[in-house]
Amino acid sequence: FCKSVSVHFMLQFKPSYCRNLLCEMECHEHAWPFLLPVNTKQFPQYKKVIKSPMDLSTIKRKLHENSYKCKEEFASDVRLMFSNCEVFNEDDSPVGRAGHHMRGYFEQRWPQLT
Ligand SMILES: Cc1ncccc1N[C@@H]1CCC[C@@H]1S(C)(=O)=O
Repeated sequence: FCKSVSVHFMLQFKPSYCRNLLCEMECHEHAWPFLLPVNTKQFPQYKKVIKSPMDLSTIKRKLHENSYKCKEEFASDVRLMFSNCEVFNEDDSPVGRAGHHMRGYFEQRWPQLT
């Protein structure tokens, strides 16, 4: 029993790690396109093209509301945000390039347990 308890503790969701990483992403030089939900007045096509919008402020709110039951759910929202960016923005555009920078930063700091 005690083995499973310690394993359980190890694999438990660490909101503090996610909060810390989220904070570092928010102050990253290339985070500017992702700080708020995409402005659908400014980008009317966005709602039509992107079925599941996601941004850092939404991830922050969900984290604080305990919406994430495990760290993988947190990671999948971060990756959703970057995938939306790739769908809507050219790789060779300011927002597209920022997305590639930020994705690299996240994946480099996300624990590769698997
Ligand atoms: C992330 C994204 N993806 C597609 C279109 C636009 C954007 N961001 C814009 C560019 C800078 C901030 C605005 S925002 C987030 O205020 O709309």
